[in-house]
Formats: sequence, structure tokens, C-alpha cells
Amino acid sequence: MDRTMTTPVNVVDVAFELDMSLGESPVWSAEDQVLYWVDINRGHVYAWSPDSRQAPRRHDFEHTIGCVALTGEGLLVATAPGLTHLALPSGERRELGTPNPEWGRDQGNRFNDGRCDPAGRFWVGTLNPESGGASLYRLEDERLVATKLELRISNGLAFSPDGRWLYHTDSPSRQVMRHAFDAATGEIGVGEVWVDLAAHDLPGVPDGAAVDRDGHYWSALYGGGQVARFDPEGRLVAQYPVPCPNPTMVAFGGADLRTLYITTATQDMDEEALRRHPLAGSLLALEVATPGLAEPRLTRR
Ligand SMILES: O=C1O[C@H](CS(=O)(=O)O)[C@@H](O)[C@H](O)[C@H]1O
Repeated sequence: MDRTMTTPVNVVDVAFELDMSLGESPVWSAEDQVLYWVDINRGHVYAWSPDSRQAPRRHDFEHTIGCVALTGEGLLVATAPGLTHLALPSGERRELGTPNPEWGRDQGNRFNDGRCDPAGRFWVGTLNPESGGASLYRLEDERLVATKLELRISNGLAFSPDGRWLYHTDSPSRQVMRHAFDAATGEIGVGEVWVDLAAHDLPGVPDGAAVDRDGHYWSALYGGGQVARFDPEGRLVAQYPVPCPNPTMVAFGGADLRTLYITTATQDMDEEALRRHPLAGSLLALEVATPGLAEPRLTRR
């Protein structure tokens, strides 16, 4: 563990109490001041304006949803069989004719973590813990183009503030990889191990993540009950305990991008664990000192 590690001053608190099975993909729209996120297993898309003091609005889909991305008119929704556009606030849906290339190959296969890169291209990974055989894709000319990465659970996708690095994890490896990234072409270089949870004696697996303006990578440790923060050199600089075992992903939001929203899951918890962690399945929040990066929206397909 690094000696430079700081003790967090703020604590993670509840933002909105929910009973989600697998909350994921929080995305803050600075334009609307709205946080969007999904419950993957239940096919729910949530939209919540923290200032409204009202409950989140929910849009229900018939398949699992891996993630969402901002489009300007609504959201790109990665449903298990393919990409759909959800217009907001109308709720109108339009299939984009971009099927999940792995859909149908195996029951366990579906889209998982994804987001837009700084050039406005959509990236999305898949998940197949049984057979492996998942990958990371980018949307190019209305097609999902596979990277050469061979994965089991594609996760933790994020970009450095200068756009030079793509961060990514295959969760079961417990390592976060760093790839040189060319924003002009969308090409990535060969990956190098950037963070190894074992080397830091950290519990759980790296799940979803977000990067702040100083280039620090905030990673939700699923099964580890905390969010860990790594500096641009991949050194562990802070740990933030979360009041449940399975935080899944983080996103910076709020007027100044200094609220770190954290989605959580109940899916792997038994009744006793659920009793001990009543906030599991809720949306949580942590006030932080360094603002996050604004989430890019989809500008090219
Ligand atoms: O992204 C996901 O994460 C969790 C845990 S893990 O980090 O991949 O191990 C996984 O269970 C979930 O189904 C998946 O969507």
C-alpha cells in the first residue's frame, strides 16, 4: 500500500433509497442536471434530477441493459440484443439496427459497461463469465467493431483528461489495464497492467469507474465494499468505504461535478447480508474536492 495514501474526510451517504438488483452505468448530463443510470438485470433506465426532490423517473425495457450514453436528444441504451435510442423526455424508442455481435451465442452473453470517448464515439463491452469470449467494441459507421481484447467481463472503461489513455478492466483479472489511445482514429495500443488490486492488498474486483480532472481513476470495488482512487501513475491514493459490499460504478455529477454518485447491487447477497446492509441497492453519493470530467456525448455513429 502506498505511504502517500490519504484518509478520506467525507463519507459515502445515501442519495436515493432504492432496491436495485444491479445498479450500473451512472451518467451525469451537465446540460439537464440529471443523473441517468440502469438496473441491468431488470432492464430499467432511471432519470433523476437531484434538485427536483422527486423520485427518479423509470423507463422499463424487456431485456437487460448494459449501459447508457448521452446523445443530446436522450440516451443510447445498450440492451442485450442491440442498441436502442431512448428519446427524452418523451420516452420514444428507436432500434438502431446495431445488434450485439455476441447476442444469441450464449445465454450468459449481454452488453455490459460502456461510455463515449472524448471524440464522441461509443464504446461498449460484453460479458460472458461462463465461456469467456466477451470483448470490447466501438461504434464505427453504424457497426460495432471488436477490439482484439479477449475478456470475460468487460468493465471499468474510462479515458484520461488529455485523451491519451484508455483505461479498462476484465474484472476477474483484478487488474486495470492502460492502453495508448488515438482519439482521431479510435485505435488503441497494446495494454499494460496499470493497477493490480493484489499488489495493493485491495478486496473485491474492479467494476465501473470514472476519472477526475486531475486524472485520478475512481474504481468501484465490487465485493470489496469501497471505492478506491488511483493517481495517474496507478498508485492507490485513497479508499472510501461504502455501506454495502457491492458498489458497481461511479459518476461525477452535481452543478460543480463534485458529487460522486455510486450505484450498488444486491444480486449476490443473501437475506442476512441484505439485513446487515439496508442501503445495498440504493444510489449513494460522496462529496469530493476535485471535480470530475464532464461526460462526453455521442456525436458520431
Ligand atoms: O459489471 C458488472 O459487474 C459485476 C461484478 S464484476 O465487477 O464484473 O465482477 C457483475 O456481477 C455484473 O453482472 C456486471 O454487470
